[in-house]
Amino acid sequence: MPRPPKKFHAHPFEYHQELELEIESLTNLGDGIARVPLPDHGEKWVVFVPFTLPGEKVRARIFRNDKNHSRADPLEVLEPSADRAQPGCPLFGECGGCQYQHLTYEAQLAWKTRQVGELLKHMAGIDHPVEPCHPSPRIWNYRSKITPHFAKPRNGVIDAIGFLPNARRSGQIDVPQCPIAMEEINAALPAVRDDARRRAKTFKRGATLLLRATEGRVETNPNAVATEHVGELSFDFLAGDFFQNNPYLLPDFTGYAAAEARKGNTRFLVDAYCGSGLFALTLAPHFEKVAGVEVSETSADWARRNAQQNGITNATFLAASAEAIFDGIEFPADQTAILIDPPRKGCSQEFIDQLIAFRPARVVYVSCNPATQVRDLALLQAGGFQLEKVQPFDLFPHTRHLECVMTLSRA
Ligand SMILES: C[S@@+](CC[C@H](N)C(=O)[O-])C[C@H]1O[C@@H](n2cnc3c(N)ncnc32)[C@H](O)[C@@H]1O
Repeated sequence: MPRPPKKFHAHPFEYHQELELEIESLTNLGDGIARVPLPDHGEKWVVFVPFTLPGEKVRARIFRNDKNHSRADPLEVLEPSADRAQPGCPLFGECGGCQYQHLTYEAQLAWKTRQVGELLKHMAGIDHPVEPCHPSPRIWNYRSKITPHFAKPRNGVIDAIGFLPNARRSGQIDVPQCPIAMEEINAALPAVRDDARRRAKTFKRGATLLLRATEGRVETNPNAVATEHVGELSFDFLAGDFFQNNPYLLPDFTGYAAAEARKGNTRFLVDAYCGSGLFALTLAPHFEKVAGVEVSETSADWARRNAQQNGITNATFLAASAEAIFDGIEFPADQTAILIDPPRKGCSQEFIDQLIAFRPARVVYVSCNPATQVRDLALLQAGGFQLEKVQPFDLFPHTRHLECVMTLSRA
């Protein structure tokens, strides 16, 4: 056995001890979970093994014991799952970007659906059906933006340019091509990487590069204007600013939000955390009036311009923190739907309190972080809303990331 690292805690397994494990389930991070009986331990001991699948028998090698679980590297799949797939990227397993390329796409969708249901149950005690995760029309070459980075050049030389490695390894993974990014991004990537290497001496520290696909070409300047088309509408925004980065799914995604927001014959829409106006403007034709609110002044400004360039006249935008929208809102609450699409940290307590006090007919809560979404959902339920429908969308195939739309109505 090799010498363990200095801080290795040798209980219950030795360093590099090999085990045959049966994988029962997956964690939210996509690691396989096995449970091992120990002689003097009441409950079974949990061992996490990345890149393994439920139902598989694997040989794995321990590299860490924590307080109530251990971690192991997979060595060999002895009995593969029927859901196992051939990864589409040679860097899969090393690169931290994707977690599920070894899982068939159908199984990825089923797992994401189940995961939302489990989060609802375990975090908020809510037993609610979850609609099957809506697939992405494209599962490769779908990402419209990537941001590879590199560490501080050493002696004027840049080492790896790419993404963070998976949790086990340290440093940076060199990513010459990324098969989940659009074709035009992969076509531009070699030249962008070469250019950074040529300018290595000008970087005093590490840096992040931007490749944003826009209308068939790639923009690398974060302050340049990028354009995206969603159905009939076109959206301009700064290349470095937020825009949903799987454009292939956006017509279905916004169409679903529109149908959910319109139920109960609502006539007015508030789009909170509206960015450059994606939901406000795609939903505007379904409503008499729409009001958006967005903390970034430049994004709110783009939302106004996007309304104008698409000939939409029933939408106004406020540049302020989301809760400010409730200050002078003139829409009758019982005919208003509020769509929320906050950043990963979810809504502020202030926003939730004011939303509850406003008593809108419906809430359509869109989120890329189901953990904070479920936390906020519990607050909304306590505030008199009831959960109607839970619909995940697979904006991020092959990755562990989850996008979910939860619809609530006044109880
Ligand atoms: C997940 S993005 C959604 C943007 C938009 N709905 C879309 O789909 O393009 C979240 C947005 O919330 C904005 N934001 C963050 N904190 C905010 C706050 N306190 N009030 C209003 N907007 C905020 C961010 O600038 C960002 O544009």
